[in-house]
Amino acid sequence: MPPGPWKLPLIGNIHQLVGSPPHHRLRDLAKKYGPLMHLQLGESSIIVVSSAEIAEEVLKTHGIIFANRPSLVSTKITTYDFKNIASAPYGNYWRQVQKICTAELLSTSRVKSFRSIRDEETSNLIKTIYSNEGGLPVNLSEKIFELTYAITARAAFGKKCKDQQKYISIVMEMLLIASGFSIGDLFPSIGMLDMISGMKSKLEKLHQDKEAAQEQDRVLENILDDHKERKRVTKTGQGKAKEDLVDVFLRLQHNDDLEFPLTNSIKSVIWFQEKTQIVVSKTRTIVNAWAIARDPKYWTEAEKFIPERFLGSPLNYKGTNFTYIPFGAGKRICPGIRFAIPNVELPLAQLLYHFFWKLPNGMKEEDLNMTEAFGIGVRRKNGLMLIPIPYHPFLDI
Ligand code: HEM
Repeated sequence: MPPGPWKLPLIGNIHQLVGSPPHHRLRDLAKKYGPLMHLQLGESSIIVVSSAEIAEEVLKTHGIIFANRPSLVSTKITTYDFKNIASAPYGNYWRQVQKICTAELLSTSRVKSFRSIRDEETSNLIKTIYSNEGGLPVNLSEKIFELTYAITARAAFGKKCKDQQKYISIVMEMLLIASGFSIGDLFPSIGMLDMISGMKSKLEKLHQDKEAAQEQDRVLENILDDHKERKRVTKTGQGKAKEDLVDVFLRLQHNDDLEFPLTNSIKSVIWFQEKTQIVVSKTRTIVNAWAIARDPKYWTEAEKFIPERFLGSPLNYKGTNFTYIPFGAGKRICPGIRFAIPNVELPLAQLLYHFFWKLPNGMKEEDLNMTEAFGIGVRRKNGLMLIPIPYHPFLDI
């Protein structure tokens, strides 16, 4: 095993992860123990990769060996038993679902076809911000989350579902809970610990419990029912509708040619989730892409926001430069890159074109609270509150 900090009986190195978010602690430990480090977190043996060179070895050179995902308690419950792309074991089922989603949602031509959705939703956002009365601060994080949801839902489900707010709040809660560092995941043989930590019961509440739990399932059922109803109406000649991702899955459900029946996977697949951990046998491997992207060994003024550093640079985010892998790399690289990029570029350009953004209450940039919330992905703990000052107040959007 690679080097790592001294381990306590039973808990191993868990105590060394307490205090700051795990990706920070893992970076600090790697500074001491090296870019290939071993940790024992309860019963889980974990290898942490913190350099671009070793990340390349793991994700590219030996990519097939490292292409599996850990069977986490948190993921098993929320993904209908590992049925979505992000959590499915590497193999034919994963390949099949990945192929359908790429063809129907994530390919270049499909992404181009969603242009009017992107334009419309972004322009709605700009209009809402223009109508912001009295120069009050806007919660930009919230607005961007809603916009991303709206574009994705319309592209994948044909329209925003009627349970939009519920869907967003369940996703937010999931992102917080399912970080992959639950006690239950670290001590898989001691089921009781899940209950003590509250993790499993919290997740089961969301997934099975009578009140909150069935919400996720109900929201997804509603989406499926809407589609079945639309199909019925179309069949009886009362309209014509273009197929979206959900329609395609429903149609393929009865396709005997498929190697894996899709009966139980539709809900899981449309419940998008991501994980950045991979697994080899019983040892989990974590590539700390966050630490690599801030390593002064690869970056000048590593912690500074200098977007110009990318101007004229051959560096890209597509998984070939291992110093910068925001979408991962190798076999399990994010298949949503082509879908995601225009959803970032268009709103960002519009928000900067239409408004000058001011911090509220005379705050200075250095006063901004940059505390991170740890979850499935890293993001701000508190929403970014900014005052929009229109550049073109009389513009007709
Ligand atoms: C800026 C936006 C996004 C970022 C930064 C991002 C980042 C990531 C990362 C880091 C991974 C894990 C890769 C790995 O394990 O090596 C991932 C996986 C994944 N992403 Fe994204 N993603 C984004 C948007 C999207 C979108 C819009 C979709 C779909 C609509 C999507 C679908 C997925 C799926 C299905 C996986 C799992 C792939 C697999 O396990 O085979 N992502 N993403």
